[in-house]
Amino acid sequence: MSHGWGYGANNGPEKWGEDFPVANGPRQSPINIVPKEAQYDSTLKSLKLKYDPSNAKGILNNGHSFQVDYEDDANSSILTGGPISGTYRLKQFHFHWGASDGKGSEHTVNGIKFPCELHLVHWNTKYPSFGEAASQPDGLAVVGVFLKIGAANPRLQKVLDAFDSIKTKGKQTVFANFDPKTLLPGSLDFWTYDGSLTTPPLLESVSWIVLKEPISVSPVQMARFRGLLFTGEGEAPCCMVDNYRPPPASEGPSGPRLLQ
Ligand SMILES: O=C(O)Cc1ccc(OCc2ccccc2)cc1
Ligand SMILES: [Zn+2]
Repeated sequence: MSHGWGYGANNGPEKWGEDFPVANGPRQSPINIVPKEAQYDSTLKSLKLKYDPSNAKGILNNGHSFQVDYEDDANSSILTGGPISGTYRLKQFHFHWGASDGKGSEHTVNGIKFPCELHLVHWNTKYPSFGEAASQPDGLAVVGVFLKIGAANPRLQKVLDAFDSIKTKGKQTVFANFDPKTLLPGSLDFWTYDGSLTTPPLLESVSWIVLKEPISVSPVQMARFRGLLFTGEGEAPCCMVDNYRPPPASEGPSGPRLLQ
């Protein structure tokens, strides 16, 4: 895959293994979550998220998704508890979504796809930086939140309103004073398993924490996600849609343990 990875027929998830052999590794994400197969683990703690809205820096179209980046030089926006030990710092959050409301999430539940999935990416402060942590088996913790079609979600408005400024690949703009906690559902109940990045380099360094309760998004709001472009200014426009890696066709006999 000489050209960069993406989500198209020639550079999409089926081709990633050519440049990133770990794509066929033992703890790849996403997975299909089968709630009745999840084992309850009473040793798991409740999730604790403490975010400082002033850590928000900017919003960027990176050509694969858009991400909101956070200041991570102090323990001011952190994740603790749940399945992890120690303190993980928020680095960024981003989304994955489909070309239509029937697909878009990366994790599925009983084979069901949601139209969109939010990922809040945190790194383990026992390592000196995100880049260092990203190559360690306990380096990252990503909180996944499903978005389900329903009423318009006012908490998404500030993100949506920034889209006109980041329509094309490489564009970014200031994004200040945003508390990602406002994007979380009422319940922090979760499923958790050890997995990987869902985009290249597909590193097997992620403790996944997928919240059971979705948040809402309206069809009109989803249409605005689909107005972003994979392509840069001046290139033939290609809508940013279907930027999700599907779970493997079928779970092996020893599917990952899902807890709680
Ligand atoms: O999709 C997800 O949430 C997993 C994921 C999390 C972080 C992420 O950061 C990009 C990146 C990570 C490590 C090295 C280079 C680039 C890439 C993917
Ligand atoms: Zn993601």
